[in-house]
Amino acid sequence: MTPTLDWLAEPCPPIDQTAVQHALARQDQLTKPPGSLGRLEELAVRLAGLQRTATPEVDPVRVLLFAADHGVAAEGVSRYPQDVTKQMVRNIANGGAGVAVMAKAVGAGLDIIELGLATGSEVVEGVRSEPLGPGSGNIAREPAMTPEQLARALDIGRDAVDRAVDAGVRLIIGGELGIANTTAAAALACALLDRAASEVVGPGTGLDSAGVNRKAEVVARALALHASEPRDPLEMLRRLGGFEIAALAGAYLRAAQRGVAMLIDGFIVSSAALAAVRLQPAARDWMLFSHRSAEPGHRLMMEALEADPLLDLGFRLGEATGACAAVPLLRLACAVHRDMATFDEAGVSNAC
Ligand SMILES: Cc1cc2ncn([C@H]3O[C@H](COP(=O)(O)O)[C@@H](O)[C@H]3O)c2cc1C
Ligand SMILES: O=C(O)c1cccnc1
Repeated sequence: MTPTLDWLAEPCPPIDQTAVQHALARQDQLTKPPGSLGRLEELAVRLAGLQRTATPEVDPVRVLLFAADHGVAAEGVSRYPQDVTKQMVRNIANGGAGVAVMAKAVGAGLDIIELGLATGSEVVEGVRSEPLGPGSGNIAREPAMTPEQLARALDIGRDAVDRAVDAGVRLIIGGELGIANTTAAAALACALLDRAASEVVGPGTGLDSAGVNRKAEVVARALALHASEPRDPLEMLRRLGGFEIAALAGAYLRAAQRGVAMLIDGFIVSSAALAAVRLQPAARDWMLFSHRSAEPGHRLMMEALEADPLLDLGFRLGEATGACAAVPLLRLACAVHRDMATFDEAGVSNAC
């Protein structure tokens, strides 16, 4: 039976403006010239509003990493072979992948959810396997997903967030893995933003300029094949996305519905965040953005989401590594907000 999509319409709670006003007032009483801790101050105020509290906290943090293969890999759009997806799932579970090392280093939990691999799923300790097929369809020739697969993928994302929030998680991070998923993400972003393939497609794992041109042609073919009227974000996600991208869209929407802050990583997950915001604009309030991806099309997605990511470190790995790198900044923001002395408490003279 196809799961119902009714839950997608459940409302997202608003930010607590009273908590925002109190947090702003406290920031101005702390022993520093107002605004001198810049975006750390903004982060604390934002988290206070999201968490409806005077003392926001980000811990526990959990990374939800969704992995899946993509049929469009057959078009030669990645520098790496498709087998890498499965090999990297093992590497993440074994603690050797970038996200595994970084999540551990910053004290974030890591849930690995596999939604379908080209050579079949396998039992790997520490990996939750929920295969929807051997990967999504080749978007240059067919839709990425059937309606049933889309609904299941959205539900898998929702359920991962529900498990995390029920366990007390205060900050949700989405991560992805899937060879060729920068092609799917670019195609989805083009459709959602009404942009041409050449404006959004980039090198991904490291294509040369001839490779980027070929990839843009593949995306242009996919866009021509799947042009949909009316412009429905769910249908764009089904036709042009992928299992892990749809799960991420479901996860982001659910985090907003549950009133939990999320930290958005790089290029691929941003296409899912954009889809979630197109489904429910109020979901945007619950999103923080970790870093600017070196993948050129990321900039257009950030502009559309009115996002100004915290870091710009030349990252282009995905997996949630950029978001892990930003976690200590969020912790610092909360520590400063909670623990700095006020002018009164410290006996320091405020401005004349
Ligand atoms: C070893 C390795 C580890 C990765 N970890 C994330 N990605 C990233 O690169 C892939 C997308 O790029 P493209 O569309 O060019 O294939 C995804 O797996 C993404 O998570 C990786 C890629 C590789 C090769
Ligand atoms: O920014 C990302 O998420 C990204 C960019 C290139 C390849 N994989 C991931």
